[in-house]
Amino acid sequence: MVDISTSISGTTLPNVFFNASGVWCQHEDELQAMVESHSGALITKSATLAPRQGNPSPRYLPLPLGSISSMGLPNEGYEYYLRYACSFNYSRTKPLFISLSGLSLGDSVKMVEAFVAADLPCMLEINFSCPNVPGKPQLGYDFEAMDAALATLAPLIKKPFGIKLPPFFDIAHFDLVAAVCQKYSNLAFLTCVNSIGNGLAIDFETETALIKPKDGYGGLSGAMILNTALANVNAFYRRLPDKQIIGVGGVASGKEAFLHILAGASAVQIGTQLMEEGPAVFERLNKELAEIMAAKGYNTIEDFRGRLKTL
Ligand SMILES: O=C1NC(=O)NC(C(=O)O)N1
Repeated sequence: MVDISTSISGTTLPNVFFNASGVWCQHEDELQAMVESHSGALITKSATLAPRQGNPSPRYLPLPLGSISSMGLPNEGYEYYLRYACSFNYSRTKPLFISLSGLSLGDSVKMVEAFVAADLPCMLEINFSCPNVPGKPQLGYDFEAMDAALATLAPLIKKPFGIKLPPFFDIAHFDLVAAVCQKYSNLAFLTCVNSIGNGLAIDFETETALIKPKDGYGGLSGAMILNTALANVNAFYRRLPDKQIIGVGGVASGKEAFLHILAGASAVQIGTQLMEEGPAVFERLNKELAEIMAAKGYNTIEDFRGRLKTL
């Protein structure tokens, strides 16, 4: 019997799969469905200081090879997720992650201070990479600002935490971002990747952009970003041996999950496929990954994690 459990910063996940922040996690009923699903963990929607309605609809659409979305950080405000984290039953088999996405460093500090004061077992994933808030350039592409944010937040958080990064496309950027991350010993994991920002999907017949926000510009996710996601997972796996990578991007079956783990991922988040299939996707992914591992003779995740071969 193969074992698809894993651990992040010493916290055990009964299996490697959980939701990508933003999908099936804005409201308590969605989070409860995640608790009851076959996921190995759950993460909340990126919280801002105040509740947000987000961008006008249509703001999410499946595409032939994935999806385009420009939600604009709709969320209930961080206190809603803090209350949820305070009432969460941590004796359950699966851990809770909390995503925070401050619209300013000051906002991030206030939210982090509140969670640190609550001293809960949940782990923070600080979102540096939302591409869809009009007028807000994402921190993940401003390396000095990201370094400054980490210099403020890492000491406040004290415990192990993670960051959600955008995809990078230049080897020099992998090097620069890894050098920034290496400075923070309690930065324990990197979640790679957020959507590829500001794509444009157009309807051929109506000659119109498919989503409303930002003249139709939105984050690209799903199958079309799998190979970019694998590259980012592996690039940071190679550069940061003391940290863990959570892989996200283009996982629709056990096969893509296997590839993310082979590239170095210690856990795998599901976004577009969860949006399209619902929480039942996790039972299928568990089964498919276990079957692939059995067929290849691997008993645990660590038997093949990061063992990507090159020519
Ligand atoms: O970090 C995010 N990434 C996305 O692709 N979309 C959401 C959002 O727009 O809320 N946030």
